[in-house]
Amino acid sequence: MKLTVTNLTVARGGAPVLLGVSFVVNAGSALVLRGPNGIGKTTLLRTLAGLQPALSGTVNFPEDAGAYASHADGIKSQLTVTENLAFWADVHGTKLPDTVFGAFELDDLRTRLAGTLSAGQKRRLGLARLGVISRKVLFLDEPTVSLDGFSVKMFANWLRDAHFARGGIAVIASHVDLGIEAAELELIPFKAAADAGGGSDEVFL
Ligand SMILES: Nc1ncnc2c1ncn2[C@@H]1O[C@H](COP(=O)(O)OP(=O)(O)OP(=O)(O)O)[C@@H](O)[C@H]1O
Repeated sequence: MKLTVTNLTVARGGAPVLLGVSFVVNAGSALVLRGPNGIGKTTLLRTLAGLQPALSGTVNFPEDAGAYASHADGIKSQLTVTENLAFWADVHGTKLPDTVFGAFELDDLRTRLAGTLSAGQKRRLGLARLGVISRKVLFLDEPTVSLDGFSVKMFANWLRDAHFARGGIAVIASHVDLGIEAAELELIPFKAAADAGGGSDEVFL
């Protein structure tokens, strides 16, 4: 299994943001996207995950293998931590693995209403979703936002020991060094010429 991206041009508000991006990520490895704020990391990740169309080019990975995780945690605040994870397990037609609580430091928070969690605890719960749904190709947008150093390590360990060890792939936009072995892709060379139009993509506002 691998992720193959060929000559991909991605857009926001109809205007190209990054032009002609190509790379391959093999099973068991990661690619970290680098570049300043606004270069198009989120736009590229969303396009790779199939959440928005590319202007041109192709993205190839096995069907139904992808999962996207963004800054927004997608947590249901009226449900407990366990109920949130059980919900995602249900949606994906899978069992809730008990190991996920330990892997994401949620053991002591099982019965807490998600709405009462701290920002970092919510982030851990959002990331724990990835441990429940078992998708092989992860598109991660700033996964460590709000996490302290200990939790960053915890997530890096999960990626290494649970995800990459089983042949998983991750494309990660991160301003923080996750401490994992990964290839890097600097996006500045792919930057499209400045857009004078100022178009807006209402659906993503
Ligand atoms: N809804 C939108 N409509 C039009 N343009 C947008 C929209 N959202 C973002 N943009 C623009 O598209 C470009 C790429 O934004 P994107 O969010 O992909 O960057 P990023 O590299 O992820 O930034 P950051 O590091 O700040 O998260 C930016 O210039 C941004 O201003």
